[in-house]
Amino acid sequence: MKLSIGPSILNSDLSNLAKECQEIINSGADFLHLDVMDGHFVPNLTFGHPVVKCLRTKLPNTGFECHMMVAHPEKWVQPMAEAGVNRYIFHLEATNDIETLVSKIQEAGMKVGIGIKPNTPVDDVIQYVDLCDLVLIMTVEPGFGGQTFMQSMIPKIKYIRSQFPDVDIEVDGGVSHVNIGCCAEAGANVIVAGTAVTGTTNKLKAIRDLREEWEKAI
Ligand SMILES: O=C(CO)[C@@H](O)[C@H](O)COP(=O)(O)O
Ligand SMILES: [Fe+2]
Repeated sequence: MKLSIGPSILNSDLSNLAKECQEIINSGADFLHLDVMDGHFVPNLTFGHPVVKCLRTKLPNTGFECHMMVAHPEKWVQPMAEAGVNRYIFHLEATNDIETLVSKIQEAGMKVGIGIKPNTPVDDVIQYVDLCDLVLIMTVEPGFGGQTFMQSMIPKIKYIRSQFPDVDIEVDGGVSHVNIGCCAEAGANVIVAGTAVTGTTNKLKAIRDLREEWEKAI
């Protein structure tokens, strides 16, 4: 499967967000991973659709995916679609009506991603994978960038890939050139890297290193 790299902008210079995003794209990223947090589903607060809408005016052709770490993901589907989001990733743990939410996201014209936190068993999401375009495996406890990659999440990736050869599997949290190889071996093909990209002055090299390590491993 083709590798797609979408840096998280969570730990970038939020006072210069459009410039930071443009630099990330110019450095070879495939899309942007926008971490939306509401202070309820996770103990942190970031930004919402108004910021996404402004970013869209500055980056009209860039892929935007929103990682919705929010307690009511159904509430923000339409505003995010109108703001220009391409892929809407909600958390399994944040809704009790997956099918309705998936339909709402699709009717709004966005691709669908479903995410699970580290403590959520992979068996809880398996029944919904067929409904979605992407499965997000969190390799840190959601809420903050710069945390340590949880190697113990690798079996989840392997299991989903063994059941679904064609679905996009995304890994998010603590990914760097050091551990992207084991994500690749396990079957992940969509990589979120936050601090590994935004925490360096040489973003071009950081993204190139990620690609090289992924290629070596597959
Ligand atoms: O969703 C999250 C955190 O909750 C992630 O998208 C992180 O923001 C990725 O940043 P790094 O862990 O790669 O620094
Ligand atoms: Fe994220």
